[in-house]
Amino acid sequence: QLSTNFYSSSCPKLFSTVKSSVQSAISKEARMGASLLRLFFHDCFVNGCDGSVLLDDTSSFTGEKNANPNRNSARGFDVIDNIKSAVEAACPGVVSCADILAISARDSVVSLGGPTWNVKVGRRDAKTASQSAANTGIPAPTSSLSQLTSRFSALGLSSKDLVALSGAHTIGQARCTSFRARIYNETSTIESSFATSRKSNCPSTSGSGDNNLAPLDLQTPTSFDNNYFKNLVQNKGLLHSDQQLFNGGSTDSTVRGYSTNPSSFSSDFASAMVKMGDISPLTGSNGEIRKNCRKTN
Ligand code: HEM
Ligand SMILES: [Ca+2]
Ligand SMILES: [Ca+2]
Repeated sequence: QLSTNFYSSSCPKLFSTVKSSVQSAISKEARMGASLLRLFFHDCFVNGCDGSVLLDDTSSFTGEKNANPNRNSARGFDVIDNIKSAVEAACPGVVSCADILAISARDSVVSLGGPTWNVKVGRRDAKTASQSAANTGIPAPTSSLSQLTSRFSALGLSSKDLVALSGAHTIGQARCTSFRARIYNETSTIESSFATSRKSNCPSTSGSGDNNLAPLDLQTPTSFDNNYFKNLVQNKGLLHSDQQLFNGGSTDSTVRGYSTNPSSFSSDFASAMVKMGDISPLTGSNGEIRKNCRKTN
């Protein structure tokens, strides 16, 4: 039921409004593009693309923001609030927060030099969220290739989609706690000078420097290019889950292909983003159009 023209008469300025807000946020901080892209992923992998990730915890409601994959990590909620305000000013009560996430993800990729695609819209917002579904549904950086493929497959995403979507790690940052075990313990699958350089800002002791950041793509963390795949073929994936995609298994050939053919990565990434955006949307009379993305109406 999603379509690109869902709001064409009810909110004709939607796409231009989101685009200018995203561009202004990224001009202040390039990393915000990565953070907005990741928010959309963390929404879609937990009960579908329904804006669930945006709901704040309250004394009587536990949402997803403090689930393990999100706590001290997911960011950009203030930017989504600003975009929602701008959209509400143009067309009050019409556009869902779930759709704002989907459009912001695309505009972020484009702003950082990546491919574009037509964003389907018409999603409605959930009245619920699930911390436990976020804990189990969003893959951990310790995941094996088979764990990754099985989670993606459960959502209708192929192993090619897995590799293409993981290419999102061509932008953004990770905390020491997400890659410590890899740089200290995985000597056989990590390039040694890369491990050494990452150790300088990520102490081996758990609890010290946990939130220190390193770029997921060591060369171009604010450009949406195919450099992530070039890193993987050199055993310079930062996360265990990244290097799993190129570790002698079934996805090696796809990684190798993307590392030498940026246009195939671009087109497969765009298609996979559309597929991810199709995961279990709320439509028709299900859900609601939230006034404030942080709470139900
Ligand atoms: C394949 C399974 C995936 C795993 C295990 C994974 C895991 C992670 C982890 C651990 C981080 C760093 C978080 C931190 O340390 O605070 C991260 C960051 C990020 N992830 Fe993923 N991710 C996966 C797939 C994806 C997908 C499909 C996308 C989007 C399409 C994505 C987009 C991002 C972005 C852009 C960042 C950087 C965010 C920022 O700088 O704020 N990831 N991911
Ligand atoms: Ca969701
Ligand atoms: Ca890059």
